[in-house]
Amino acid sequence: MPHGNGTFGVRLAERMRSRGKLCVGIDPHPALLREWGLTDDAAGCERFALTVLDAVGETACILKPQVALFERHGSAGLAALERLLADAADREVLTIADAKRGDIGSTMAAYADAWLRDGSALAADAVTLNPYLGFESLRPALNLAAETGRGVFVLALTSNPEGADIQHAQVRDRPADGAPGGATIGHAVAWIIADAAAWENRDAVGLGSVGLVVGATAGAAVRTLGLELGKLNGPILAPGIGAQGAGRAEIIDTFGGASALVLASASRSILAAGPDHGRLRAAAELALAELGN
Ligand SMILES: O=c1ccn([C@@H]2O[C@H](COP(=O)(O)O)[C@@H](O)[C@H]2O)c(=O)[nH]1
Repeated sequence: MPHGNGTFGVRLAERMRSRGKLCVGIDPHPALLREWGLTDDAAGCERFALTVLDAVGETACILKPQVALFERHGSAGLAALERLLADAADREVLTIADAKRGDIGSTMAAYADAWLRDGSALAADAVTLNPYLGFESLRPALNLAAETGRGVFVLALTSNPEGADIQHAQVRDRPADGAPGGATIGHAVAWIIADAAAWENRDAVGLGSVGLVVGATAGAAVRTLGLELGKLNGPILAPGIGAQGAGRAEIIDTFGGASALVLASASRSILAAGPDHGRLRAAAELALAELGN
């Protein structure tokens, strides 16, 4: 089991209340490793990740290691990520593995096993998922997360400008009774993803464990596409803070009344303050204060 009692949503909501709503990304980019005086290899990534954990593990609401930046070092990189996840769990620091997994159902079950199964070396408190093989293709991960008290964050409106090509497209939709798989014309792809995630949280007691990823840079698209984020009853992971240009004004503009559900996520803008622990912590505290979170 992940540490702590109850569902991921309930544990996360408690952290959001007690610590504020900042997610700090652990992205060991080659340039940052160099600036920190570390080698661009698995050992460098591990030192980098454990430094972030030491420095801001008790300040941030949750940490989000970027899996790709560990994976580029092969099995040794993934072993470094495993040690970070284990250390974080020992210290009761919540983690989201930013792996953006998505595949046909039978393969999805294997990804779910890796990131969400009790006893898996890569298990995190939550994982990011890519629904663009169809929301229902994520079912094995949705089921296993529910079984093991973990969470998922499903990509809806990503923070990169290219995402609009697919996510803003208008397609067929589910019927009015809410059951998936219908054929009524007229909503954007991102709306359908957001609606399906809200459906997953329909019976949640407290905050649901099926979250969405909506970039803090999404701005007016949330309104134009009619996303009803206030109805999600789950957390919204909002990357795009700092290095991608978003701040408090963009969070308010993008999320409006749903801002209470938003976990603002920043990586490079905080990591640039390292490797000094005090400066990293101060950067996280400043981000929290600037976001009014
Ligand atoms: O829509 C998305 C989804 C995920 N990300 C990830 O968040 C961080 C952002 O890093 P910064 O340094 O704060 O820009 C990175 O790991 C992305 O892969 C995102 O940016 N947008």
